[in-house]
Amino acid sequence: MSDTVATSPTALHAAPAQGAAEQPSNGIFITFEGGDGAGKTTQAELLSAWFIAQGREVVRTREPGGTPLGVEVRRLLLHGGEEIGAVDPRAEALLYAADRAQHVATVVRPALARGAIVVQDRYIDSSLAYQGAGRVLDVAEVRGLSEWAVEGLWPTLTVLLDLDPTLAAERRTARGGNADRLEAEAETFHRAVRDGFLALADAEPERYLVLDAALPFGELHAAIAARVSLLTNLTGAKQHGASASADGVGASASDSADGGTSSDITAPAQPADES
Ligand SMILES: Nc1ncnc2c1ncn2[C@@H]1O[C@H](COP(=O)(O)OP(=O)(O)OP(=O)(O)O)[C@@H](O)[C@H]1O
Ligand SMILES: Cc1cn([C@H]2C[C@H](O)[C@@H](COP(=O)(O)O)O2)c(=O)[nH]c1=O
Repeated sequence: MSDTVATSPTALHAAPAQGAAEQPSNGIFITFEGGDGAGKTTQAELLSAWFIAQGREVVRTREPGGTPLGVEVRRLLLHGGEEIGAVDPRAEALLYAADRAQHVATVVRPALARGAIVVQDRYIDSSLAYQGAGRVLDVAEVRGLSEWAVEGLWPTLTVLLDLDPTLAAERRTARGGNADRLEAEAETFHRAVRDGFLALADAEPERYLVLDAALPFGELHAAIAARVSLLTNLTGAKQHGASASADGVGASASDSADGGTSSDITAPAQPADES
């Protein structure tokens, strides 16, 4: 953990609340975390395709923006511009938590209850890293807010794609499009967020898989698939003939014939992120 963490290390290392690891069914909840442009969507799409190739039901989703309500919250949070003016850090934290509450209640829990695999970009850890370490809100309070919002649901596995913010910014530039409100934050903010994520992963090594996101696509996917294989062997999540998309983010059809663990994997097509 770096010295530049901008919040209380104690709070960042606080263990989840009692019962926070509760899973409502035999579904599997997998989240991807990391800085903006680290490669979360790329790897989430590859993992979804890997599951689909095995005949699993996948719900491919994200926060913010995994529900119709969330799409509006996302638009305001990331692209509100002059319409909303400066956003108070507590208001920001509450909006992310509201998006999360709706998403978990209407998309994630129902999917897990029927035995599906939820593959999601970002979850509570993003609030802890961005609103906690980044905005310097009390991390334990931010955690408590989200745990209340989702009634204690935590993922089985969280993949942290760790990338130097300078390289992440280069990737975003190469990807094209305008920077959103969070992406446009100063480099010091993005460094604090990165350190916040690493501190969270340090505190919960069983839940986290931390990978160097500078590695090639295929190597990252192989490492993720290897870790996930251990989970699926244990849980025996329900088989299903087709993929499901909860929110228009969409499950990718870019299956690889070998289950996606070869080293020549390239980036899957990305959904347009207009909001
Ligand atoms: N391992 C990799 N090596 C090189 N480039 C990569 C790698 N992974 C992703 N990229 C590229 O980096 C860019 C950002 O990737 P991606 O959109 O998956 O990141 P993200 O973490 O989901 O971003 P955001 O947080 O903004 O949603 C894309 O152009 C993608 O093709
Ligand atoms: C869930 C969540 C997200 N954020 C930030 C992180 C990103 O800058 C944006 C989401 O954009 P992405 O293209 O989907 O990565 O929102 C946050 O600050 N707090 C959160 O809880």
